[in-house]
Parts: sequence; C-alpha cells; structure tokens
Amino acid sequence: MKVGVIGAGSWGCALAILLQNNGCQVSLWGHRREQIEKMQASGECDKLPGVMLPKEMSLTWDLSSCLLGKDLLVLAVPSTATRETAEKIKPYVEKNQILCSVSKGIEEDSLLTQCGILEDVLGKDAKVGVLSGPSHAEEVVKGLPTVVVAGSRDIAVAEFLQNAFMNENFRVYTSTDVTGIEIGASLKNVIALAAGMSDGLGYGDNTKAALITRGIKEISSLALAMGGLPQTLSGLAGTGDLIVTCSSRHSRNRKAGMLIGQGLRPKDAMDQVHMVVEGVYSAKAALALGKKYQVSLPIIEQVNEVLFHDVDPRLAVRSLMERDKKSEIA
Ligand SMILES: NC(=O)c1ccc[n+]([C@@H]2O[C@H](COP(=O)([O-])OP(=O)(O)OC[C@H]3O[C@@H](n4cnc5c(N)ncnc54)[C@H](O)[C@@H]3O)[C@@H](O)[C@H]2O)c1
Ligand SMILES: O=P(O)(O)OC[C@H](O)CO
Repeated sequence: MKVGVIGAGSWGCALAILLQNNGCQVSLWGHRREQIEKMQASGECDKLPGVMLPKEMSLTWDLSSCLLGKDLLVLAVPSTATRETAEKIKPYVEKNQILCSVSKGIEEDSLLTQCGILEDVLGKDAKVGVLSGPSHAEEVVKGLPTVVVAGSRDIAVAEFLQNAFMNENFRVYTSTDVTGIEIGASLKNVIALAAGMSDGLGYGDNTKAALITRGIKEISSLALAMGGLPQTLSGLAGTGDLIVTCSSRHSRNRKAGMLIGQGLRPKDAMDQVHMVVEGVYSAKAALALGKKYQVSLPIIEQVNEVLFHDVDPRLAVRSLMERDKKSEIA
C-alpha cells in the first residue's frame, strides 16, 4: 500500500513510522523545507527527538510527490491548518483515494470538525475517515500497546483504515460514528486544559477525577445532541482519550493548562510547550456548539473565561464548585 502522510509533526511522524513498519510505502510531507531538510540530514523526527525515521521512508516538502499515486492520504497537520492543507491537496486528490484525518479540533468559524472541513473542501463524495483515541505519539513510537478507533460513514473506509494501521501493538476498532469520534477528540483537549489547570493550582486526584467525570458528561451531552452514539463517548475516542489526555505527562493540553494554573498567561504557556495545544483553538467553537445545540458546558465555559477573559483559574474552579445544587441523574 502506498501512503502519503501530510504533516511531519510528532503525530505525522509516529504514524508514518508505524505505516512504514506495517509494510506500507510511505512518503512524509512537511510544509517547511528547512524542517524537512533538517530531518533528512538527521534522520530523526524534529518533534520527537531521538526517534529515527525508517531509511526506506521518503521525506519531502514537495506536496505533489507525497500525494500522487497513493492509496491512502493521512492528514496530520494542526487543526488550524486543515482547511488550507485541504485546499492545497485538492488538485491532486484522485477519485478513489482514501483520506484519513488524524487531527483533533473544531474550526472556529464554521464549527466543522476535521472530516467536515475535508468534505467541505474536497466534496461530499470524498472517501473520508478519521483515526482517533488515547494515542500519545511518544508511546506509539515505542510500540507501547495502544488502542484507537477508525471511523467513517462508509464502513468499508473504516475497515480499510483498520487494515492499514493495525498491528500487534496498535489495535484498531471500526465505527461509523464520525460525529461522536470527532466531538470526543476535539472537546477532550478543552477539558484537559482544565485538568492541567487543576494540577497547576495544586489541587488533587479527587479534583482530577471530578473534572474527567463531569467533563465526559459535557462532551457526551453535546455529541449526542449532534447525533453521536453513547457507545462512542464511553469508548476510546471519548472516555479513553479524555482519561489519557487529562492524566498523561505527554499531553500538551494538560501541560499548557498546568502552566496556566501556575500563573502563566495562555500564550506564554503555549509558547513554553513548543507543540500544538489544540484545546485552545477548539475552546470557543466548543462553546458555540453548546449554544447552538442548547447544551450546558460549564467546564468548557470556564476554560474559555480563563483563556480569553483573564479570569483567574482559581476563581473559575470556585465558580464551578458554587453552581446551583443539581441532581446527577436529572
Ligand atoms: N502528538 C500526538 O501525540 C497526537 C496524537 C493524536 C492526535 N494528534 C493530533 O495531530 C495533529 C497534529 O499535531 P502534532 O501533535 O503532530 O503537532 P506537533 O506540535 O507535534 O507538530 C506540529 C507540526 O505542524 C506543522 N505545521 C504548523 N503549521 C502548519 C501549517 N500551516 N501547515 C502544515 N503544517 C504545519 C509544524 O511544522 C509541525 O511539524 C493535532 O490535531 C493533534 O491533536 C496528536
Ligand atoms: O498531547 P495532546 O494533549 O494534544 O494529546 C495527544 C493525543 O490526542 C492523545 O490521545
């Protein structure tokens, strides 16, 4: 199988290595020539220091060579770059090519998920799927057992992705619930910012457990209102990814949240993380989706207050704790 991986960050590199080692012939594209030239010289992923790229894998900054003649295209750019990247690849996308989004985010203006953006740009007939779940690149490149879900409205596309990605260390389930997968994938990053803030404020494991529990309630409420399935939100792309992102030392969202909880301004926290912090870019869109579907998202609301209205994280927690009394099962 010939695969083009578009985006040479930590996730693009990790999946390119995985697919190459699965026996695919992989071409990895990065958008900055100097980044690719540095990786060609060093042989390693610049976002995953020490992780060596298979010599058989081709590295390029020339988009057409990464796209033409491929059976599968993997979109692994930051969510804020998905639309521009989809516009760039549009002239090259071939009729039966399968496109897999592995990015996590909601577009602020359109409120579209990643697959929604791809279909918006490439047309509803595009064979689009998504791969998501509890999957930190740092652990995937070490071959640590990881389990994810491949989704597409066309189950044949989901099964194609399952066959391409699955190996003895990387187990892939299939699903047709793209909405549930992508809402879970995007909103877990916003809740993880709150979890990180809790860590930065010095709060405890009880607090973290409460944020994860009430966080999946918020994510599920919105996803189900949008047509997602409960099984998806209690599954890998929902609860699974939320747990790993809220608790892992690898999480950029948790790390940025922690720095904010320790007093850094959001922009400074993001600069210090040196990698994409997707929760910041999806927070406003998540809130807008909550309003559109009339779903209450109190934690996400407070994350927006801290990120964009200079509310002290400690006051944000206080606001959540002092909300009106409610029943958990109402
Ligand atoms: N890293 C992980 O563990 C992981 C796991 C699952 C999903 N993801 C998702 O993968 C997506 C990619 O993130 P990442 O973790 O690889 O990011 P990263 O921070 O590791 O690297 C970002 C990469 O994007 C590139 N980039 C920046 N602007 C760009 C643009 N306009 N066009 C093309 N490329 C651009 C940068 O050069 C860099 O190589 C995100 O949506 C993320 O949520 C990441
Ligand atoms: O590092 P994060 O917070 O972007 O999370 C990476 C992956 O989405 C974990 O599944």
